[in-house]
Amino acid sequence: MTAQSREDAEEGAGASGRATLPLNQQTERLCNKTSICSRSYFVVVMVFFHVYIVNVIALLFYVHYNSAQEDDSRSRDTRDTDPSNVNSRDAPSKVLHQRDFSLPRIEGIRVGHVQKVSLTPGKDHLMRTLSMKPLLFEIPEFLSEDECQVVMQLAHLKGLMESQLMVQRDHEELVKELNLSPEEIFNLLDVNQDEQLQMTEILTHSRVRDGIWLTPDTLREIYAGLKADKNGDGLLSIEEFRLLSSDAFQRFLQQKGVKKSQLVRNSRHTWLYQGEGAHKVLQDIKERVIRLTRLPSALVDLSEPLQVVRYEEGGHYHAHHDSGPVYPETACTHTRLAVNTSTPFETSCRYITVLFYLNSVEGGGETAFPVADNRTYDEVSLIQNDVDLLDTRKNCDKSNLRVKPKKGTAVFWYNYLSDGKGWVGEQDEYALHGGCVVTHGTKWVANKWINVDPDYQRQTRYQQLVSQQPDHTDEDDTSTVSSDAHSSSLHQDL
Ligand SMILES: O=C(O)CCC(=O)C(=O)O
Ligand SMILES: [Fe+2]
Repeated sequence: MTAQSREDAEEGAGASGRATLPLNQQTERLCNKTSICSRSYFVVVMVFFHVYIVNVIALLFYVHYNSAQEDDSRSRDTRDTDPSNVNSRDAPSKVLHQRDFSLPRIEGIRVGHVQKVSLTPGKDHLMRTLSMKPLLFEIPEFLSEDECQVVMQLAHLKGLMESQLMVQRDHEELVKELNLSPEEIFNLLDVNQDEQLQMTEILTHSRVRDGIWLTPDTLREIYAGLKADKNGDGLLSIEEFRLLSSDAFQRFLQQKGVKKSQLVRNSRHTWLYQGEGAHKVLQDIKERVIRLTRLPSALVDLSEPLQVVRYEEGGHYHAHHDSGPVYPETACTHTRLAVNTSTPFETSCRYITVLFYLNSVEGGGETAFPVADNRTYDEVSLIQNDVDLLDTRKNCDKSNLRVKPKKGTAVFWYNYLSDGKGWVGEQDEYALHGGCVVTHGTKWVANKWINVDPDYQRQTRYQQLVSQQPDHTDEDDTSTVSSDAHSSSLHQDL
């Protein structure tokens, strides 16, 4: 201590270049001035020193204890998610009954990060992070060329149906159900309350009308056809808005005829069962999905079958969410009947989407993520100056991220955030995506959706119920309930 003070004193003097005093006088002065040589100073320093050492030791213990716990839970996760260890018949209730069960979520680290994944024995796949918002990955060669062929052929054999019927009367029915007057609708749409409706105000809140995708051009056409916008300024007063009543709108569209390109979605699709007794290729794909997502096989077994989609030249799917938002009054399609809820709304609850490209498309057909990794999400700014970012026929080039279809590649993403407690949280708004228009050739994709109810209790009850069925397979009614929120005829289809 004294030696150190002395050195410091020497150094200090040297540095300032002042005339130096004898060393013992310097030390004395310093000790007198700052009293750093006093006994109490020494005691204080020693106390701090000991507290510091005790803290460091405590920290080391903490780190050691925590990592042991993590290892333990990781090995428990692996046991739960290892397909070979989970008996699909009784696993659902077993797995979800542990309240400490956490839904695995793969880490993205950062965009461009590549990690090895073991999906098939003897072969490693590389998985690249494409975006963090949503958490989105790409795995080239997930399917072999032969597997892609088999899936397309099986879908052909099964028969594909139009993904969207030409005209749906959903809007009219909803308005009737909600019992809203034109004035009330006008008020709801008039976001800036200037007593006139700009086109963006209409499009932001009502982009789809009777299954038709509304664009500024279609709106202008409808205004002109119904002579609604008398002065042609693109703005509607309440009087003008009344002329757009549901019936007039519907009649106008029927007269004009609706082209497929005006629909939200222009494709054909079918569903392929992947459970016991299904084609080996389909079962293998399911097993690989289980390994990829690290989810308990029971969850994947009880999810929707594989959806195979074919787009012809000119086909598209405007940007959408595969899952609905989480509201208390909304039930999930897949658990709704099983848990017998009486909530007024129903939505698809698809925790994960795995999208497989079954062919390489000659032109167009990319999967677009308009707002991936945006700093913020703002619904209103999705349409600006006639540019609608959700329109995959026109504005795919303005999307933040586009994935080019390549035969055998899979992409997968999470449609929900985590709730921070190991279960499903809020819908991830950044997971907005769509299929860009196919400009040359055809496009084949398949979707594997993994259904999880954000309400943990509902999911548990559903799984319990299914496991109590005498001979449940994913062909049974309980699981086909989950198949497609958009296709009510699915029961017969499977
Ligand atoms: O075709 C694509 O690229 C996307 C398909 C899609 O989003 C869907 O089928 O839900
Ligand atoms: Fe989708």
